[in-house]
Amino acid sequence: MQRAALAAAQPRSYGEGAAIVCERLVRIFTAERVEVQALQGLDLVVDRGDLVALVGASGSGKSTLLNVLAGLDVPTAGTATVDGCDLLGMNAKERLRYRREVVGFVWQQTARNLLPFLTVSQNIALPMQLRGGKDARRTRGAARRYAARTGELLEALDIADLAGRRPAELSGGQQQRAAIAVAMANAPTVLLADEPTGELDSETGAAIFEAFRTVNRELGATVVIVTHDPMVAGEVRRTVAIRDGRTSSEVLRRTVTDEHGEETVSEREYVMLDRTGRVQLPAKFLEALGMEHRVAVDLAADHIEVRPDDHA
Ligand SMILES: Nc1ncnc2c1ncn2[C@@H]1O[C@H](COP(=O)(O)OP(=O)(O)OP(=O)(O)O)[C@@H](O)[C@H]1O
Repeated sequence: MQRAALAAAQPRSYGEGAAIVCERLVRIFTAERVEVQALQGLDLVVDRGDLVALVGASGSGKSTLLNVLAGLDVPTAGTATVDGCDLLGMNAKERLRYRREVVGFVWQQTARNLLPFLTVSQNIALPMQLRGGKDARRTRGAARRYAARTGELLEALDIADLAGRRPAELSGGQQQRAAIAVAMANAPTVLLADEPTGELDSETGAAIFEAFRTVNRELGATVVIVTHDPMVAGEVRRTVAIRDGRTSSEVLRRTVTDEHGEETVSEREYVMLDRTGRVQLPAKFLEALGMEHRVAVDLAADHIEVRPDDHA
């Protein structure tokens, strides 16, 4: 009993139970004997069922992070866990299973998402067949299960009428819907997308974003979307900004309904406090007040004030 009481008194460990937990993640690339630190001690927790946009300037480390989360690249140091799988400790077999069953991905280029010689429904069934292996491919029960899941995904993504077409016979938006269905075939816990609306016009982009929302809401996937698209970033509950290989700030949005049933979205900006107490203030705030180098800090009763350097 004493042990139970002690365990109950323990604080919840960092990111416990979350879908994605990255702690002090480092990825160093060496190209022509020059070292590039693409991730420099990145911390990130994404809760189960969340829909998150990752934003940041070109070269800030977004794709590097996504490749690590997709199990395609291994970080140099730190810890990264997705649905309880330790991304630094997996062997080749575990990594393959991880990529087939735990994560799904949608890339910007269609060629990376869909096989050109297969129809949409064949593309969706393929990940299930690969997962099931040779034996499952021969059984009728498995074929029926795959067909049922394919039908469910075609419906959810509103592409049932395109089931028999090949990728070249689809528009960009239809290709991305099909890509989302393929990524969701094996019901992964986490769906990752790298600039999925990058090659689409804004109206089609908005519809694709709606498809991600459907997948998040109806199929229960945790969704992480890397995007430059301010429209996408503005529509999710949580936007995480990456700067210089670290998570630097977050915007959380909440829909508030007033007494007349009128809905408004309230936004709040947060900065990440690391374990040594460092914060990175938003560049636009610093520019607005002309703050650089040294700033004055004061402790108030319930907050900390940061002001321009007032020392004469
Ligand atoms: N394989 C690699 N070898 C060497 N350097 C790399 C490699 N991959 C990425 N980098 C470097 O790591 C840094 C982060 O790159 P990354 O592609 O993650 O940025 P990004 O935020 O996704 O950029 P973008 O928005 O332009 O796609 C960059 O300086 C990049 O040049």
